[in-house]
Amino acid sequence: MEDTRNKILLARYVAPVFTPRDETRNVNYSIIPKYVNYLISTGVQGILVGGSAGQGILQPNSERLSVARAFIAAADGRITVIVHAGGVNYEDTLSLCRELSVTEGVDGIMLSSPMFYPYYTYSGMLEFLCDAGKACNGKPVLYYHFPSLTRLQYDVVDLVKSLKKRLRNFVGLKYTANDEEIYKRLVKQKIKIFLGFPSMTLVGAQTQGGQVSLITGPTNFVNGVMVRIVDLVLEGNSRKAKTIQKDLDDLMTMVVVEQELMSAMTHVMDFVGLPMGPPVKPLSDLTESQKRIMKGNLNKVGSEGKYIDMLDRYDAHTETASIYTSYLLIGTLAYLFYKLVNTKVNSS
Ligand SMILES: CC(=O)N[C@@H]([C@@H](O)[C@H](O)[C@H](O)CO)[C@@H](O)CC(=O)C(=O)O
Repeated sequence: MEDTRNKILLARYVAPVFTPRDETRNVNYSIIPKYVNYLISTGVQGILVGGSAGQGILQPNSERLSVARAFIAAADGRITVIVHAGGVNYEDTLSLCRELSVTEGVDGIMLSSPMFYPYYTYSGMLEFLCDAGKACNGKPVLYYHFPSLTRLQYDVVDLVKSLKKRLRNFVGLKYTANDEEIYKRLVKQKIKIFLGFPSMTLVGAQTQGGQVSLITGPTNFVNGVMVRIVDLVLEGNSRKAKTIQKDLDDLMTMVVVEQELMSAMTHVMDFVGLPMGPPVKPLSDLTESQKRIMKGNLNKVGSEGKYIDMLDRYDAHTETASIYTSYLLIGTLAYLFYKLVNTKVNSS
């Protein structure tokens, strides 16, 4: 547990990965290795599989597991892997937690409050989270706080205090909200905090300095920009950091252009060079006219140039080059082995 706990504590830029799909909405497993390599090339230090960007709650457990396994294989120990196990059904959630707890390569498990019925009591929710947390069998657990989706009204600082007391493997939370006061109270709890909204990057860097950690949808396509905002704050250039934060906020407003966030964000990945396909049903894909609006918006100009140029890009050449490098290495080793065997045969 200590090992994986440290991996979670150290990961600061974590991408909540999309679940890539083909045109028929089946999972597109073949793109996952390239996707993970691309994320690593942008400075991402971890991934969250099956979060809201990954649409885990809308997937059956079997698919959640197979997608998690594919990302774990692609990550190959190079980055931290957190898997979201939160769901609406108690038994399904616990069974997913149990499976993930014995899956090699899972560094942490994220749990959310069940949605749809916002009527259960605070203690009912706490019970649910503690049971699920225990089913993780000692694997580090993070809580996913996202009040605008769950519609649950409770004091998250109180919840954290209770989880700290009752769950030995609780390490922190993903704070997907923008109340700065609550965030600062959470910081005092000395737990791992991942900020979930990109608009909190600047405040996060100003509050936690080099400890600020993010899991935001756009980490998938503008991680470079977020790293830059944090670095500017660390260098003492908060003024410039503020300008770049505004560009990031404007980019997000334009990208989301009156449409469903999920389909809009996955469509941005087309401009990165890694198409993620349509979202899972019942989420709908963008219409052609929405796609045109997004393209037009991305070509507008921010403080340093076109918004489209803020996006991280997938470099297919690097990928091809590394495949060639591997072939070259295998070829060289095979040749050396052949020479060695030949020399031995000739000298005997
Ligand atoms: C619904 C959603 O995707 N929310 C994003 C936000 O970062 C979101 O992309 C952003 O606030 C949009 O501006 C993250 O909280 C997602 C996330 O971390 C996850 O997939 O679990």
